[in-house]
Amino acid sequence: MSFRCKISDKRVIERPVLLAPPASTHKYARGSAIVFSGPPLRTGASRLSAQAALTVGAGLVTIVGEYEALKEHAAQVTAIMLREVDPDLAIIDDRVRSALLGPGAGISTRTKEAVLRLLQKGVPLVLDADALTSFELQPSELFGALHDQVVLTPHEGEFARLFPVIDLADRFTAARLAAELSGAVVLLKGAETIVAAPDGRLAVNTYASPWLATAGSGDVLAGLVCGLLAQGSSAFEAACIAAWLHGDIGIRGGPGLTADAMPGLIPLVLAACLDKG
Ligand SMILES: NC(=O)C1=CN([C@@H]2O[C@H](COP(=O)(O)OP(=O)(O)OC[C@H]3O[C@@H](n4cnc5c(N)ncnc54)[C@H](OP(=O)(O)O)[C@@H]3O)[C@@H](O)[C@H]2O)[C@@H](O)CC1
Ligand SMILES: Nc1ncnc2c1ncn2[C@@H]1O[C@H](COP(=O)(O)OP(=O)(O)O)[C@@H](O)[C@H]1O
Repeated sequence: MSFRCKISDKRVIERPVLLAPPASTHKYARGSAIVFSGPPLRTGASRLSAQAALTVGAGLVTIVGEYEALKEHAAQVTAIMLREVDPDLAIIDDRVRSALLGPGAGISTRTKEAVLRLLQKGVPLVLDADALTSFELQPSELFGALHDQVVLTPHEGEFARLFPVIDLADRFTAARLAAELSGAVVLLKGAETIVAAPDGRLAVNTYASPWLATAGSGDVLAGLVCGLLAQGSSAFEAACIAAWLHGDIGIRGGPGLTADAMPGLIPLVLAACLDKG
């Protein structure tokens, strides 16, 4: 595992420690991640996620989608690989260590079916944005298929759609109940980000900045979680570490920060976490 997660006695997430890869590493050893694209003209969100996943240290990141969407990505990315999606998801082979679905995916039956197919693969998975909202009418269908290496990353709007029975007045309790109910790790976004695991673990990230409130910021966060899962972090630790790293991006970025600029700040954030010992 590349990162050591640190959480204080008061459940506050602290600066993680980044361990440099061993000299003998190779890109597959660092972890391969898959990010699902949105349809044509909705590809930006998944691209932000993929850039974050690669920069946070996954050895390879592949954007998977329909041909017309990949043409848009091809005009924008170089290090990130592109593959056409196949109905059986054979793309998720033994070497793939994590996947992300939801940013820009569209709220639809098609997205729901893609989520359920992906969950059957058992790969560590981040479900964000439209992958959550697509289950608004039948959340139990999602909960019945989740496993404990899944991270759900709702903002409060998405949370209320997926967990209408849970009161958001106390966000700690809300996140804890949502993790229990769903059986997945829940990362509840906001000025304070709460991370809850189905086994009762709970942590909060307070190290952040309101400059993070900008379109696509959550897509970057989801990509960070996916990139950390690819490197072997558990779902709970990946969510906690990503929340802290994202907060540091916001603090370093400050005024004028946009989601496009966020992946470019990740190397600075990582350098400050690097174990020099
Ligand atoms: N560059 C790109 O390509 C980008 C693409 N993106 C993609 O766009 C898609 C839609 O995602 P989305 O998050 O914009 O809208 P969605 O969740 O459908 O509804 C929003 C409604 O929810 C409510 N709401 C309540 N609390 C809230 C909160 N804390 N934060 C935010 N909203 C909150 C609020 O309702 P209100 O409270 O105002 O009644 C609001 O009107 C998705 O696929 C995403 O990946 C974006 O990531 C941007 C960059
Ligand atoms: N006031 C704030 N202070 C700190 N972080 C914030 C604040 N508002 C939003 N954020 C962070 O910005 C991100 C916004 O994500 P999200 O709402 O999903 O946006 P998008 O869908 O545009 O990517 C989340 O990680 C959230 O925690």
